[in-house]
Amino acid sequence: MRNISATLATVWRIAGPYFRSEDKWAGCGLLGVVVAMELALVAINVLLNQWQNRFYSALQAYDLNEFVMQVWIFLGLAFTYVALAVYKLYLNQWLQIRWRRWLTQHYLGEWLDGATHYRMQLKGDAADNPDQRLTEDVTNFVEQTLVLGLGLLSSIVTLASFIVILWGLSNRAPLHIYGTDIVIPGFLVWCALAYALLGTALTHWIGAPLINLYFEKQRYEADFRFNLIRVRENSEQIALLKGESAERGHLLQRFGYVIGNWYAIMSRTKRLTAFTASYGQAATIFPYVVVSPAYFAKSIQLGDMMQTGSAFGQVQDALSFFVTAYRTIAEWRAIVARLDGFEMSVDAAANLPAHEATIELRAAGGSRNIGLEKLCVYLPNGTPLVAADGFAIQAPERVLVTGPSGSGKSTLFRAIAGIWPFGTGTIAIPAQAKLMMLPQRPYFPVGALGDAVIYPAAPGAFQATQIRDALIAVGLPDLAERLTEDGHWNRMLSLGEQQRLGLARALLHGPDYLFLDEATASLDEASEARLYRLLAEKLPQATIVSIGHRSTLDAFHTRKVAMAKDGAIHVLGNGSAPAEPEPSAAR
Ligand SMILES: Nc1ncnc2c1ncn2[C@@H]1O[C@H](COP(=O)(O)OP(=O)(O)OP(=O)(O)O)[C@@H](O)[C@H]1O
Repeated sequence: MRNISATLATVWRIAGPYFRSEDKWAGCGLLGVVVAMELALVAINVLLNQWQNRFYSALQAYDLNEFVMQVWIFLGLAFTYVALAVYKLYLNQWLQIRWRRWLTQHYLGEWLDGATHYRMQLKGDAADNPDQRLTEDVTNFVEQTLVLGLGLLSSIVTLASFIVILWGLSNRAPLHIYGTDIVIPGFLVWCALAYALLGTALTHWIGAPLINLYFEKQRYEADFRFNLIRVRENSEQIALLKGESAERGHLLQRFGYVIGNWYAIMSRTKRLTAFTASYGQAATIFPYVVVSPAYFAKSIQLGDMMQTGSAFGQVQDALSFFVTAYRTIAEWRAIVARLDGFEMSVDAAANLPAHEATIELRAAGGSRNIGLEKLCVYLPNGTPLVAADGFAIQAPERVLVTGPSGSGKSTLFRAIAGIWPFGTGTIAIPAQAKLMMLPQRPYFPVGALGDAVIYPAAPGAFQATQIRDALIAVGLPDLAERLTEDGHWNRMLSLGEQQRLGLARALLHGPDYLFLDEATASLDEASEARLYRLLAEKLPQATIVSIGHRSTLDAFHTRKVAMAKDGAIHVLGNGSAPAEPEPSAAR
C-alpha cells in the first residue's frame, strides 16, 4: 500500500506541472472531456444492457411494434456509442501529444540548461541514458498514465453500475430448488464476483512470471542493441584489429539471451492463453446456467436472462481489467521510477553549486585579465587536482600550458569555462569577455558543412563568403566549395581536417580568449606553425592559451606555464626563452 501511494505521489510530481503549466487550460479541458466521454460510454453500456431485456422480451412476446421500436432505440444508442468511442480516442491522442510535447520541451530545457547534461555525466549517476528517458519513457508515461487512469475509472464505475443491475435481477431470478423459489439477496452478484475473482486469481497465478520475463526481454534487447551500436561506433578499430569473429561470438551470445527469454515467454503465454480462452468460453455460458432454473420455472423472462448474461460479462470485463493491467502497471511503475530518477539527477546536477563547495566564477570589473584566486580544482571524488593562487592570464598574452599527462590541464580549462563544478576558490573573468574552447576533437553537428563550422551560432549568422574565406585561410579550399553539403563531418573528415575546421570556427567567432587544448596536435609541425601565424594575424587582440607538448609551439607563445603532477602551476618564463621553473602557486 505504501508502495502504491509512493508511486502515485511520484506520478503526481511528474504529471502535476503540466496541468499547472501555460498549457493547463487545453490539458485540463481535454482531460475533462475525455473523462466525461469515458463515463458516458459506461452509461451507454448500462442502457444497452437494459435494452437487451426489452428487446428479448419483445421477441418472446411476438410483439412486432415493440420490436421495431427497440431496433430504433438500438440504432440511436449504437450511433452515440460509436461517436463517443471515436472522439474519446481522438481527444485522448490529442491530449497525449500536447502533454508529451510539453514534457519533452520541459525536460530538454532543464537537461540542456547550462552544463547540466555534462555535470550529470560527471556525477556518474543512474540517469546515464537521457535519450531513452526523453523518447520512449516520456511517450509511454503519458500513454500508460492515461490508459491506466481512464481504464481504472471506467472499470470501477462499470463494476458499481452492473453490480446494482445484477442485484435487482437477483430479486427477479430466484433460485428454484425442489419446486420452491428461494430469493437470496444479491445472489447473481455473488456468483458473478466469485466467478470473476476466481478467474482473476488464476490468471494472475499463471501469468505472474510473465512480468519478470517481459522485464528481462527489455533488458536483453537493450543489451543486444547497445553492443551492436558499440560495434558500429568502433567499426574502424574492429576492422583494423580483425575483431569481426570475436564480435560475432560476443553478439550471438547476447542474442542467445534474447532467444532463450523468448522461448520462456512463448511457453508461459501458451499456458496463460489455454486458461484465458477456456475461461472466456465458460463465461459465455456460465450466467445462463446460473439463471436457467428460474427461467425454466417461468419465474423470469428471456429478456431477464439475456440481460443477466450481458451484465455478467460487464462485471467480468471490469474485474479482468485489474488482471490484464498488471503487466502494464509493472511496466508503468518502472517508467515512473526512471523519469523520477532523471528529474532528480537533473535537479542534483543543476543545483550542484548549492549543495557542494564549488568554484566561484566572478566577472572581473575593470580588468582584462583572467585571475585564479585561491583556486583548488578537485576530481569528482574529492581528490585535489590543480591548485593556483594569484595566477593571472594577462590579455593579450599567449600562454603555453605544458605538463605530464593527467596533471589536470584540460580540467583547468573546464573550470575556467565554468563547466567543472568540483573545487573551491575564485576564477575572475573580465565582464563581457568572449571565451572559446577548442578541444583536440572538435564537435560538428550533423548537417550542412557551413552550419557545422559556425556552430554554436545559428544558421545564417555568418555570410557564405566569410565562411569560405575562413576555410581557405585554414587550408581547406576544397571544403570551401561544399558549404551546403549535408554530412556527419566528425566521421567524414580526418582529425587534422577537423582541427583546421575548428580553427576556422575560432577565426569566424573572434573570441577575446581562445583556449586551444591540443587543438593542433594532429597537424604536422609546419601546418601547425602556419595556423598559429594565421591566428596571430587574424586575431591580434585575442589572448591565446594553448595546451601542447611540442617544443616548436614555444615560438608562438609569450609565456610558458608548466603543471606539475602534484597539481601546482609553475611559470617557466616567456616562450622564446624558457626559464627555470619558478613556483607561482602550490598546493
Ligand atoms: N569526468 C572525470 N571523472 C573522473 N576523473 C576525471 C574526469 N575527467 C578527468 N579526470 C581525471 O583527472 C585527471 C586529469 O585529467 P585531464 O584531462 O585534466 O589531464 P590532462 O593534464 O589534460 O591530460 P592529457 O595531457 O593526457 O590530456 C586524470 O587523472 C583524469 O583521469
